[in-house]
Amino acid sequence: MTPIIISTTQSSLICISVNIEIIISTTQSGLILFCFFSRTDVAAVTPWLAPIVWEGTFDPDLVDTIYKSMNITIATTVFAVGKYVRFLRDFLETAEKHFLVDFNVRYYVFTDRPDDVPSVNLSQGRHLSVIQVPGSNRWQEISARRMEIIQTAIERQISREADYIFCLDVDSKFHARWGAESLGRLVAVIHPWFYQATRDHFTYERRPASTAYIPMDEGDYYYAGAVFGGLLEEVYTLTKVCRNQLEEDARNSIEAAWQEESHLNRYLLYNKTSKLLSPEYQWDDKKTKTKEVKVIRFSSVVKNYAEIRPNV
Ligand SMILES: CC(=O)N[C@H]1[C@@H](OP(=O)(O)OP(=O)(O)OC[C@H]2O[C@@H](n3ccc(=O)[nH]c3=O)[C@H](O)[C@@H]2O)O[C@H](CO)[C@H](O)[C@@H]1O
Ligand SMILES: [Mn+2]
Repeated sequence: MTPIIISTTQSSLICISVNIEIIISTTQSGLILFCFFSRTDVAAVTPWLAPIVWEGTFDPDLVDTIYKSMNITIATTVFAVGKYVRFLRDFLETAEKHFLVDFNVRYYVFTDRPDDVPSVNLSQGRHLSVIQVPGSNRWQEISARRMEIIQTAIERQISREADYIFCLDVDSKFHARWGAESLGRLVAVIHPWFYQATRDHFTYERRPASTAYIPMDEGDYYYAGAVFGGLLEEVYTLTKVCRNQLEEDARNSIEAAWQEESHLNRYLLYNKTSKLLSPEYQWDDKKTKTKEVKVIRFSSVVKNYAEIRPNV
């Protein structure tokens, strides 16, 4: 919520806003009202003091202004392999309306069907590259190989073209502002189906034979594989480690419960995020909105798995 500044003078600044804590203090020169953005119904910080981004915990204009002055470019990877090309148009068109508007954004579309990539009008400062990747007859492999492909693309191209990166699922749409409040050194999103669950319900990989293994008494949050990001060098290391672990598991004929999502969860257990995005940034259209979620910014569309995936 943006405070409304109703009067400013040299010595006083008065802010009025509804539903925020207002702490009043006096100075020699007059009355100053300080506005604190706060939420008491959700945790807005992790135990290691990383912010958890919820509506009402930041000033959208201020945070955008700070990052705009840095003239940064944000890479955004999205995979559309096989029939998933059908999601690209909505993904890109809604991103143009809501995703890091007025920032330099470079989309990298990875697909086996480059001819089917829709042409979407992009605003100034925004570019799209298509990178051809092989198809597969297993969705698990398409999803998991993203780590390797992103790592390679960062090495070959993206590291020269951007400062930050987000790696997103394509079967999704943007519905509301996703701004610079999402940027940080290492960023992940809390899975919408698990943000109210206790650790024993998290669907981490529980078999010690997998390199994604997390013991029952460890783990902070259950992170969704559909959104992660951060500085290029941080995400490069993340994808490299996850790729190596996926390949080691494959050599040992084991596939983690939720493929790269399991490896992401393991990586983030030992390499803590600097910022966490609330489920506002990864909702699921199958899930009824809960009262904590004041705004849905990005969500997975409902899809027919049997029809859309190469295997079930
Ligand atoms: C509810 C559920 O089941 N969630 C799991 C499922 O998410 P999802 O159902 O979100 O997986 P998904 O089918 O969206 O696949 C992930 C992404 O891989 C790409 N893709 C996938 C298949 C394909 O044929 N073509 C293609 O391009 C595409 O960018 C897609 O968005 O699978 C993921 C795979 O690790 C995670 O484990 C999720 O937790
Ligand atoms: Mn998805």
